[in-house]
Amino acid sequence: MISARGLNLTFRTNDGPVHALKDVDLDIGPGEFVSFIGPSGCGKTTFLRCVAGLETPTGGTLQVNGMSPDAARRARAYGYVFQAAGLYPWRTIGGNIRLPLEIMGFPEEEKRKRVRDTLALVDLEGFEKKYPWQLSGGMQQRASIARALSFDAGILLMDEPFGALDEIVRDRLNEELLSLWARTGKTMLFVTHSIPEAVYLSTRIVVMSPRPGRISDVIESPLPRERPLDIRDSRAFIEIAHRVREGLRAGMEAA
Ligand SMILES: Nc1ncnc2c1ncn2[C@@H]1O[C@H](COP(=O)(O)OP(=O)(O)OP(=O)(O)O)[C@@H](O)[C@H]1O
Repeated sequence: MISARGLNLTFRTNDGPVHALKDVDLDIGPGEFVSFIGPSGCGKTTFLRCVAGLETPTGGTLQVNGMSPDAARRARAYGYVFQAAGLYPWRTIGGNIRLPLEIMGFPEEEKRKRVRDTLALVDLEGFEKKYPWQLSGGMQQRASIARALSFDAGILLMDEPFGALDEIVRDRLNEELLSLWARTGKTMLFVTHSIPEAVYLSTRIVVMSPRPGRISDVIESPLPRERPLDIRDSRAFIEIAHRVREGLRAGMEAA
């Protein structure tokens, strides 16, 4: 579904070139849940933005659904959840979630149903008519997830969507995201700074090293797809978390 070969991206800045991605090779199959973890500035967001066709790599090749990222973007192959919620302040929460559906021309009844369903999914029933400023930061972020889910793209790109939420809400959303993924079979690319979150959610964890961002380890999760939260106490979980931590440390030392 996503295939990167020798991907490089160097930004030209006034202070000289910034080598954000270096020789990234990665294949992601349909229905995988892949997390990206690494120190700040290692290129996780840049990789997601390349997949989304929002940045142009300076070397290598990248295919999304067998197309160029730009063609995939125009075909609305993905929903994107940013670090900041990015809701339009002049639209209600429901209006924000409706926006992509309006642009894509969904029938009225379908729009209403999808807004209702996605609001329920992120536990924001009853907030449809509120404005973003009337919601907490965490609730705004949940609304932005609902917006990305509403049009049912096959790929969901999530850039630290739960980073700003308190731990209890985050646990709940992690569980809901897994259940959503199990039900829909979407392909998930998920950036996080949290080792437990990466291990809990992923079928595969991509560990990245500091700039220039390279892949330093790719860990296949042996955990079953059905994951109650207390799986985090299991030996298998702790072992994977340990390997991620080691990968992060090795990357830092090599840099
Ligand atoms: N448009 C740009 N112009 C110049 N440099 C950029 C641009 N976008 C990103 N960078 C630089 O590229 C590097 C990678 O940035 P990126 O945001 O991908 O890192 P990240 O791993 O997502 O970081 P974080 O975990 O802090 O979100 C950083 O050094 C950043 O400053």
